[in-house]
Amino acid sequence: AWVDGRALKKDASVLILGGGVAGVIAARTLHEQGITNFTIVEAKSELGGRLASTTFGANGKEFTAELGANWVQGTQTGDGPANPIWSLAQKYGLKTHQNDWLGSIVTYNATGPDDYLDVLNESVDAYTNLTIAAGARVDKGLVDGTARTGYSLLGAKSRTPQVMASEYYLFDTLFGQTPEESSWIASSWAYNFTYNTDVGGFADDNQMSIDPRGFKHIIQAEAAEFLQPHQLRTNSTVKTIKHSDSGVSVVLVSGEVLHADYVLCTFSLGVLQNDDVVFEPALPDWKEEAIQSMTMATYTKIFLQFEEKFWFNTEVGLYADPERGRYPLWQSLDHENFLPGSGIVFVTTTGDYSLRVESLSDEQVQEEVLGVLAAMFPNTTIPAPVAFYFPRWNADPLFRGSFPNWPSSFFSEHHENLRANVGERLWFAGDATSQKYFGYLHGAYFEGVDVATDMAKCIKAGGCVGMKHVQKVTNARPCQV
Ligand SMILES: Cc1cc2nc3c(=O)[nH]c(=O)nc-3n(C[C@H](O)[C@H](O)[C@H](O)COP(=O)(O)OP(=O)(O)OC[C@H]3O[C@@H](n4cnc5c(N)ncnc54)[C@H](O)[C@@H]3O)c2cc1C
Repeated sequence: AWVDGRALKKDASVLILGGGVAGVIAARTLHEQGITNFTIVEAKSELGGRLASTTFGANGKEFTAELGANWVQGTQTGDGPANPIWSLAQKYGLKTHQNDWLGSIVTYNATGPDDYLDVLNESVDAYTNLTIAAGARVDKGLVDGTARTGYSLLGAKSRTPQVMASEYYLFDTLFGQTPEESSWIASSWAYNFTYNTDVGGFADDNQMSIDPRGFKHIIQAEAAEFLQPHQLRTNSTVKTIKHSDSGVSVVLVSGEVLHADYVLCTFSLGVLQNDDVVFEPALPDWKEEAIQSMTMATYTKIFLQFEEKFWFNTEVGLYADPERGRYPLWQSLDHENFLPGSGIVFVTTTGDYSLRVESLSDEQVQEEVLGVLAAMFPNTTIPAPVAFYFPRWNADPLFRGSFPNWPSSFFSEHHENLRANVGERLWFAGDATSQKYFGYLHGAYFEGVDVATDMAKCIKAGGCVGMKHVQKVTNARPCQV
């Protein structure tokens, strides 16, 4: 309903682009606010986004594998603040088990078993010191740097394969990139606000979804509680988002055009950075600079299924290759706590190494990872796997990576600009727009709530300025050259 080109209060129409955690929780928030004239537009055939489970395994030996998010990271301590993903997991009886990342682990190098748990423990201390020193820098108003700068200043300089594997395990597997590529301060707060109860974090605990319905069940079940069939369009890929002061039109790849008063775009940072979706008019410079200044990292889980388990009985095996980041992290699903008897183990790569892996054929990757297993287990003849699969998150035009990471050249004002609406009509939410929990499921959840709450206020007021942004992100003091 339009009067003089402006939406009438309350019955404004909203297109929520993307049906991941942020999109579904934003829809629920609008619904709770009494705004029901919305549609979720999703390219895939189901809700969940990067909560992406699949059936994996040889005929008759199939299991549910989590290609994307796998853990509730930071759950709840006593009756302290709960990770909302953990609350959903409990609400829907999601089958999970604690994953003892540091307590149930054995270590290897390129010649076989090699006990360097003492080195790993030193890495744990180095990481803790890194986060404490970051907090002190914030208190003193000191500039950010890379996490590598932090490590070096704190004396963690050794580069043996064992040290590199340990550091990788503590750092890169959380942020999807190296310490060189990551902000010292932001990586510390993202960790602490999730895990450290002293600063409001949830719990130092990781619960792995082992639910046969898939981790995505929690968001699909939550949607089923409020979403009407006419409020969801699946199999609908967005090509163009046209926005103006008076409304929005969204053009699908099919050519169909959807009109609305407001749009909430929850596409990943990777999608926004690429040209898969076109904005008309182009996004303003302040927005584009913010989008291009954060990084979309890639995190790749490579799944192998064997006739029989021949590897470690712990939950984790850490492998120290002379090349940092080369197939370092091995996690067993064939474990009494997870999927016993499954014959499944998965190996993780991140960052540039993941991009390299994505560029290879499946056969080449399989050959490489079998070579690493042969190095880890020199006395075992490694059999051919009965099933092999890995997702190519970076190449996927619906994601263009796995989760956002915060580089040291990304400033707080960039982040405000990334989050801010463009004009009255075009809004953004997702795991990248979360300052405290970027890259986490709970970051996407909180953004779904917070941004949709702001939108609802705006809609009810019949229009608004919305969130603040700055036209130019500048240095506190000009560079003097
Ligand atoms: C490999 C991997 C491991 C991870 N591990 C964890 C973990 O253990 N714990 C954790 O907390 N987080 C983890 N994450 C991060 C977590 O999955 C994300 O933070 C969260 O799912 C992001 O939700 P979102 O709604 O912001 O975005 P998305 O889930 O990306 O939702 C956006 C939706 O938009 C759709 N879309 C994109 N382009 C278009 C288009 N053109 N037209 C229509 N629809 C489109 C997509 O299909 C998608 O459904 C992981 C992610 C990955 C990939």
